[in-house]
Order: sequence, then C-alpha cells, then structure tokens
Amino acid sequence: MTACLSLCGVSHQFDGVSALKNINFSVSKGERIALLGPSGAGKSTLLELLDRRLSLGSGEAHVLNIALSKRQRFTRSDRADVGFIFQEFALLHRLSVYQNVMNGRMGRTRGWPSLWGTFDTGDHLIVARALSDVGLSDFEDRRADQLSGGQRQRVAIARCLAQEPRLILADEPVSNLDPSRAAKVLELITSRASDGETAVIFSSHQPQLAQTFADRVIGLRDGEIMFDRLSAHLTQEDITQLYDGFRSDTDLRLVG
Ligand SMILES: Nc1ncnc2c1ncn2[C@@H]1O[C@H](COP(=O)(O)OP(=O)(O)OP(=O)(O)O)[C@@H](O)[C@H]1O
Repeated sequence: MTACLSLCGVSHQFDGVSALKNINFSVSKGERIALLGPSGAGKSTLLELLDRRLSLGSGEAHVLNIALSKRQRFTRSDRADVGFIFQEFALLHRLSVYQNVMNGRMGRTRGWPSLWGTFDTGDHLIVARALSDVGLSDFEDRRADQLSGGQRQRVAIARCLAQEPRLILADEPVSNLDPSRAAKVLELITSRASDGETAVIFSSHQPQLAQTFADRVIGLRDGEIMFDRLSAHLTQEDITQLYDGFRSDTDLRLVG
C-alpha cells in the first residue's frame, strides 16, 4: 500500500510540557486509524501536528508527500487535501448550516468564485449530499448557533466531507452524539477510506467504536505510543493498561 503519512522520532513540547515523545508510525492510503488514550495523552496534539497547525518540534514527518518542517508553508490545494473535524466544531455561528458546509468547498474552488463565494452546480450537489449523509437536509437554512451540540457536530462533519480531503483527521468526532447516531456517523466518516486513496485518523474515548471502525488502533499515554495494533488483535489487557488499570464491563468491553 502507498504511504499517506509517516512520522519518525517526532516530539512536541508546549512550554516545557512534553505532549508527544518519540512518535513513530506510518499510515497507508485507504487505512482507518483510531487513536485511544486518557485525557491529556497527546491525541489532539498529534492530530493538530498532522494538520500542520502545530509546527514540528523534532523528528521527521511526511504528510501526503510533503515534509513537515519548523517553517512550513502550504498551498491552498495542499491545505484542502487535509480535512479536520474539530473537537469544538469551529463553525461560523451567524452563518447557516448550508453556508458552513459550503465553506468546506472553499479550498477546492479557484479564482473569483472563491473570492465572491459563488459556487458551481457540482459544489452545491456535493454540499447537499454531505448534509443528507449526516441527516441535516431539513436544517440547511438554520443558523449554526440555533442548533444542538450534536447537530453542530454533524455540520462540522458534513463540512469536512464536502471538502473531499485525501486525509481526514477527526478529533473525537462523535463525542456529542447518541450511540446510534455515533455509530452511523463514524461509519460515514471511515467509509471514505474504502476508495483506497483516503486515509482516516480519528480519536475516541470509546474502545468499542475504535475497534469497530478502525483497521488499526494506536494507544497513546503521556505522549508516548503504548501500542499500535490491528483492531482484530486488540486485547482487553491493552485497554486496561492504557487507562491505568481501569476496567469496566460496560465501557471497555471489546467487540466479539
Ligand atoms: N496549547 C497548549 N499549551 C500548553 N500545553 C498544552 C497545550 N495543548 C495541550 N497541552 C498539553 O499537552 C498534553 C497533551 O494534550 P492533548 O490535548 O493533546 O491531549 P488529548 O489526549 O487530546 O486529551 P483529551 O482526551 O482530554 O482531549 C496535555 O498535558 C496538555 O495539558
């Protein structure tokens, strides 16, 4: 399989706090990866680094054939190739649901249309499809600040899907959704990898969802990788150790 990204000896510090320590892994095109780990483990930091919003501290990293560096500059199309689903959704509250999702098309439109916010029929079809996929077609005219938390999260997901990225990075993308909707939405996000070209990395606090919707699960704790396993090989012991000996028959029961 062709590499989508690779990290070698990557570390990141925030004012003396080691958020990531000597991270090594690679992801192929078409792979679905789940990041698990307790609060503060470094999951968001890792996703933000891959999104190129944090500059590389030390080590080597390549994302979609571009080497990350301390002084990184990316073209509009490079940016559009990576889609990020934010933990806090990052919506424009005064804009409608439709306009927020259409913002996902900005990086895919060149010249005047993107300056004036005029989009072609293809863009409108893609936005309508993304809204339908997340079950929000009936809400397209509603202002983003008039939605529930779960609905906002689905708008953020639709915006990312409308962007048609080659790498989807999702920071706890279903944390605000009810269990049935969470499974459907994770299915939707991770199904983008079935084209064999798009890779998906999502973080979660739910081992069952991670195991169900990812090919591989990476466990992070205190900024370090504790395990990197095929989902089928994940054990209850991996999970118990990752969460500091915490064992729950309901939350941490693995599939099968
Ligand atoms: N902007 C920042 N400035 C200073 N420290 C930070 C900053 N962002 C994160 N950290 C620290 O880096 C470490 C990793 O944080 P990170 O947000 O990546 O964890 P996480 O695994 O995503 O946690 P959660 O599951 O709670 O979202 C933590 O110790 C956190 O306090």
